[in-house]
Amino acid sequence: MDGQSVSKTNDSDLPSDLQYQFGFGNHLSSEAIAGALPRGQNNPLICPFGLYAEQISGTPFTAPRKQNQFSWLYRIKPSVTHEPFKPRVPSHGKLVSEFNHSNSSTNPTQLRWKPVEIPDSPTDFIDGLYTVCGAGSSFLRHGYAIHMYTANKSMDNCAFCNADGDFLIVPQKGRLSITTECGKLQVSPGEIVVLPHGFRFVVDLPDGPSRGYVAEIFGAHFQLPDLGPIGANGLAASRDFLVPVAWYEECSRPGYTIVQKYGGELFTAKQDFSPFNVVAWHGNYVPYKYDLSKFSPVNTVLKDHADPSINTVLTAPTDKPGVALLDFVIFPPRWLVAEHTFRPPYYHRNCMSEFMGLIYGGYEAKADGFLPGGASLHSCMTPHGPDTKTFEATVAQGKDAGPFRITNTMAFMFESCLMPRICPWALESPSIDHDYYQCWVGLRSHFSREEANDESQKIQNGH
Ligand SMILES: O=C(O)Cc1cc(O)ccc1O
Ligand SMILES: [Fe+2]
Repeated sequence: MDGQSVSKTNDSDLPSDLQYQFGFGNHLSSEAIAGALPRGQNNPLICPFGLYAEQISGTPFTAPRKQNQFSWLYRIKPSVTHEPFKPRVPSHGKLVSEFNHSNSSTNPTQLRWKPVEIPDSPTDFIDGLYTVCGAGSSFLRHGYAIHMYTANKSMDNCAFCNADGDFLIVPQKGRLSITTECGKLQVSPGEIVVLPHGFRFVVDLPDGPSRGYVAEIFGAHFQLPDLGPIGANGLAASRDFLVPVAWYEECSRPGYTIVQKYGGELFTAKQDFSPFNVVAWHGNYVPYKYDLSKFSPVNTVLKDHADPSINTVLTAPTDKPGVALLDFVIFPPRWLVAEHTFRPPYYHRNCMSEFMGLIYGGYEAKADGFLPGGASLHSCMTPHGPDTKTFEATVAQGKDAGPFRITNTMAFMFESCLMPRICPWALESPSIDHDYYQCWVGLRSHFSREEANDESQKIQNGH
């Protein structure tokens, strides 16, 4: 959608700094003061209003035009105006961006976590963020990390910058008010936000206690999945992705700290002004949010179970066609109508690894134990599927299952071709569900060799 004209959502209920522009991958522009964007060129000798021009590159300069992502920011002072980066004290210790024997282990067991309690002690988004699992390396620009966060206080006099990868944040409890260099985003549970590699941002918590999930990808960006035979419409529509409008503050901020995550370690640099001093910007490398209720699910209307890829919201590709570094897939409310079909997710083993979370309600494959704010991990080729209760209930209902609307549910999956290593604090967490395997132990054999032989005989005899 490169080069399209700029459109605002123009939602009169929203304050002017919370208006949004829209469109996935658009080249957008925004001015907090009319005339702040240079006309006809990016880098004039003197920019309008004496602003500094600064580019942020989300892809190499030489990336093919179709994939090239960059933005020009026109700011009061350039980002470089800060003291040297120093290792943060106290260091963080629970963030990983290069998975190896020293910081994580392998484990093919089905894993499940109960929701983690939100701490009472003051904890902001940075301190409340911890890596659960991942693979690859931010240094090598290939891989991902899955984090979760629990926090109860807004970030204070500091901004976060992730030099390792893009964050896709899935809030599960509590809104996030996020200030970015491109402007502000208000993100509620049921919405997601993508904060691309390198942008500085602050997370405020207007509701206090907050919890959620984060997928971080190294060396790739999210894109909308191809629709193939589905046609032009369906799944997530480009126009439902919302991008902020320019917002800036001009004030002295003594002791302001930039906290930079670089190779999984945190570094801090002091400056005496707010990094949110961008008066105008244009480009296609931007933070954005998306309301999952806007998703238009497509599925079987007669029989059998479509693979969950049918519910892909965003995908981060690898160089191999159809092989995702990380897919973000949702399981939203929808109609189940398939006839003579086992409707819940099938039993399976997957060459991809599946991390799942639940934003609200229940999940169709698990009658018990998978709770909002909890998580599960079924790694490469680890068998999984509906628990015993779900299987028995589905079979008991049998052919009488008419069209049925599954409601009050929003589960999601981060699915990756890379096999995750798991961090020790996640394995040792009091939230881990040691009894998870038991949800399948009760699955009985319904097979009788005698009955099968009799049936088979009848079939062969043409009955
Ligand atoms: O494992 C899961 O619950 C996710 C999932 C859902 C589905 O409908 C089909 C396959 C699949 O992996
Ligand atoms: Fe699965």
